[in-house]
Amino acid sequence: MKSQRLLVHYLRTNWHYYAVAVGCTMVANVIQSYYPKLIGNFTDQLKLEQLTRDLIIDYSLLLLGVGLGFGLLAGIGQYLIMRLGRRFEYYTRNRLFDHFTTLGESYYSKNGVGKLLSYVMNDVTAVRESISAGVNQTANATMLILSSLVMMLISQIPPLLIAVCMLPLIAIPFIVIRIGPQIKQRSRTVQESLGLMTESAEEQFGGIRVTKKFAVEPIMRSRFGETVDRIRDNQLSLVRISSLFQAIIPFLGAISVIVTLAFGGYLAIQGQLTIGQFVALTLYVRMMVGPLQQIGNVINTMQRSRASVERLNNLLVMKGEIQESELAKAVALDRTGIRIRHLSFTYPGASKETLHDIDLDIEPGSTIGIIGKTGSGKTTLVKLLLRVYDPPSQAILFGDTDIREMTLESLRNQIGYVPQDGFLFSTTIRDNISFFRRDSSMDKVENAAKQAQIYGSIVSFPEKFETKLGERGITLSGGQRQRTSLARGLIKNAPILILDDSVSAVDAVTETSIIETIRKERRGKTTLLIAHRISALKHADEIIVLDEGRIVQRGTHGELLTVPGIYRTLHSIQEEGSSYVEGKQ
Ligand SMILES: Nc1ncnc2c1ncn2[C@@H]1O[C@H](COP(=O)(O)OP(=O)(O)OP(=O)(O)O)[C@@H](O)[C@H]1O
Repeated sequence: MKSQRLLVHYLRTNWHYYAVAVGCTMVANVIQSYYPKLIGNFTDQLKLEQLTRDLIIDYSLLLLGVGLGFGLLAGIGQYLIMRLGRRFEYYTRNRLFDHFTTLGESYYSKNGVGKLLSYVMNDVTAVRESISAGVNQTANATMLILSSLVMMLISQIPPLLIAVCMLPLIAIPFIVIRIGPQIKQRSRTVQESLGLMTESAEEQFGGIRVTKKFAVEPIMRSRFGETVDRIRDNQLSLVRISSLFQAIIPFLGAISVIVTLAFGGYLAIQGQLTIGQFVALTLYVRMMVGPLQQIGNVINTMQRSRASVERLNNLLVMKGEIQESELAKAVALDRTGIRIRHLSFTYPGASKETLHDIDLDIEPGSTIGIIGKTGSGKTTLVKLLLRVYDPPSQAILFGDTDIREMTLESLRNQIGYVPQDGFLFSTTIRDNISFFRRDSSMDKVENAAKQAQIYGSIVSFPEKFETKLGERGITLSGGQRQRTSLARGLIKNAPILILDDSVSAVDAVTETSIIETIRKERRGKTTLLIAHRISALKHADEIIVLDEGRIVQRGTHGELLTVPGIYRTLHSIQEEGSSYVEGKQ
């Protein structure tokens, strides 16, 4: 894969802006290269006592013209190039964000938030710096060096003298070739360790409440300290090699000036070089140290950003694992049953099967309860019904249509899903509840809140539905958060509703009331209730019991109580618990 794809595309689509910018920079440098020649001519005329008042004014005006011309054009060129760099940043960040939305759950389960942030922040910035500095300084340096060489020849400075003075500078490309790859490698290590640190910081901030409750701050500090130490070591290693690189180039520049003074001074004494030519040559050699250093810098930043470009390109070609078939069709789910046939599933990269040979018919309008120990595969089944992962072909059918032949939009738009840990955004409660239906009227929002039994709590807040939630809804209790997320699922009023342990954090009385409301409101619509508590699903038309990825029992609540098995055991444990509580009251 070509690592330059992202850059090439951007440079190609903006080539005319770059052409103007580079054009301005180049002309500016041609003008600039005229300056030593002018000083040289001035020196000669001074030496020959040919200077007049008018000539001094002419030279001053010419120098002013050189200064203004260079300043103006170089300024415009630099502005355009920097602006293009910033636009690249904006364009790439948007593109990355769009791309992130196409990637599936398995990508996110393998890559932490810190790593994703590092792409969006560090890598994009590194590439932007390299193209801004790269284009600007390359145009600057090459043009200044070329036009200086031409001007020296026009000024009739002996070519041999020019060649000898330039000799020490020729070593620069070799040094760059030798040190460049090492800089690249060390820079990649730094970027990776920065990614790890951001990831670690994100996790630590996310879990800070747990850390504090368990008083394990020293452990967390030492864990974070390790990532910071790694960054310091990697950065110091990069700084060492970069500093060596940055020091050698000016040193070679200084040697050049010494050679110029020695050889040029000797020729001047011999009368083969005028004082003006000597002055101009010294100025040209001094003038070329800067551009040569710039070339070094450019190569340095290019080396550093190459790893970032590679990472961004690799990310941008990555495809989400769920791809819609070209022949995918929209299917209305309101009167459609779901058929699950011999469904077995293994997570990508996992060695063990999570679901084994699941067979289930869900009639339209029915309520199905799913119960089972933690890790038995309940959520996995739901993920497959939402096609977060691809089930095998013909294993899940909506009516007669294989889930893999449906458009993702028609599938996901018609299923309301309320996960156990419903993430709430840092916005108002109203926006959170109407998340899937942005245009929902206030009545609908309030109604959903009432169904989820959260209305009373919301109106007790001073700003009611306009109450802003902090990150992950920290102003709400666990149960309130869960019910807000439930309201968000209920407002969709979807043909199929899946509640994945969505009332686990509420008390038994509220749970009963929520379930009762849902039963009433969803009459005639399909509902899947996943729960650990039998009380939440005992009214279901059919209850299935999952154990280690298999359906081990199925039937109504009454039927399941008549046979020995997990369900009856769970029932007796939970009933005992509740009768013990009742007995205590
Ligand atoms: N992304 C994943 N990659 C690999 N294995 C996974 C992944 N997600 C879940 N699993 C595994 O699949 C099994 C079933 O998990 P699942 O979340 O479906 O259980 P569950 O019945 O919903 O549990 P709980 O009641 O605790 O929510 C578990 O062993 C879990 O470790």
